[in-house]
Amino acid sequence: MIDLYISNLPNNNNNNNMNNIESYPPVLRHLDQQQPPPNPDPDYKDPTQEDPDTIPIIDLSCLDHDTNKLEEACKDWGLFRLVNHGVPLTLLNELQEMAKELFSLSFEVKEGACSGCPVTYFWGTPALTPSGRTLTTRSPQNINWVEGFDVALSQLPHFSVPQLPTLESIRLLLKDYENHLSRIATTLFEAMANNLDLNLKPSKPYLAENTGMVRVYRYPNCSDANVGWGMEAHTDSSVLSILNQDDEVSGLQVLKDDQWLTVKPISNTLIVNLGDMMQAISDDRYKSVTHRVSINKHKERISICYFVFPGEDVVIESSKYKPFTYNEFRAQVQQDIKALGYKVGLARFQHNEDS
Ligand SMILES: O=C(O)CCC(=O)C(=O)O
Ligand SMILES: [Fe+2]
Repeated sequence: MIDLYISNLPNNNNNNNMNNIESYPPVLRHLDQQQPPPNPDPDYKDPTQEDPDTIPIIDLSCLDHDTNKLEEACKDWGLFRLVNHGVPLTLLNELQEMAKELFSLSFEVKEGACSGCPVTYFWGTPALTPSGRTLTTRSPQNINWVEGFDVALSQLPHFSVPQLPTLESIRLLLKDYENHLSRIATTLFEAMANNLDLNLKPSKPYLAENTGMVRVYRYPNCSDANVGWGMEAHTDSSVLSILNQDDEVSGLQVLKDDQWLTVKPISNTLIVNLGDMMQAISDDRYKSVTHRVSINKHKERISICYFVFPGEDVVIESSKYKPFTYNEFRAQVQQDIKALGYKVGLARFQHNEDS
């Protein structure tokens, strides 16, 4: 068998090359990445661009008129494409560009830069251990083919990273981004709560803006189908997740009526996912959508995902689930992933669950 997983390779590429092998975490290094990209054509078009796009589209600027559309998207899909969201296109693009620059730094620089600051660098699996430390015990076949940075947005004003100017630039962009994304999340959540006739008390922040976090991902390209997934099939634990995905490279797939559909990259649109907390808050009327990320053969993919959660100790009450807090949910997810290797999720809190 060919040993596909290599480390300590000489650096044949310059630092501007996105395929710079030294920028990858050793567990994600693959012989492929030493080769010139197989498709250097600047006019390369992602094949999924030809597919029809069936994902529901919600216009944030006329949400009041579109309540039925929003309701259907939340019930039938648990995911929609958001247009007229009010985030400047320049900001979306700048974040993508900065993220590319950040990931192209060497693995050691990225790993070292985050020690002692509230940004976490991870690779392989964001769910199990944000630091990626336990990955050596997992075989290459069951790691997620991804690296990323975790940023707790409430911490943005309290740190700076002058030793890594690219991270510092992203930090500044994220301050601006946070304002837009929390505005969008609040507007959407209020419209959903309205549709669901939830009589929310202000003392119960089911969507707590100060819990917002951003994950910036890079999914390396790889032509070897055996490496698995960029991210395995999962549901998000959040109330809402809002994704700014790469304009050119597809990867996100959503499960709809037992079929996997690709969520096409379309410039200036955001993808909104409903997470487990939204499903519980809605008493299962809305759906926490199952999704996954495939690995592109030719090009690596960047995505920037914003997540927002309930206040940690807010009790979520519904007829379908035992009362629980987000803190309890998160602890249970971590425990299941460690013990079983996967997330059980909301089923753990169903009334008929024995534990
Ligand atoms: O990168 C993506 O397209 C999706 C990421 C995702 O599903 C997640 O972070 O939970
Ligand atoms: Fe997700």
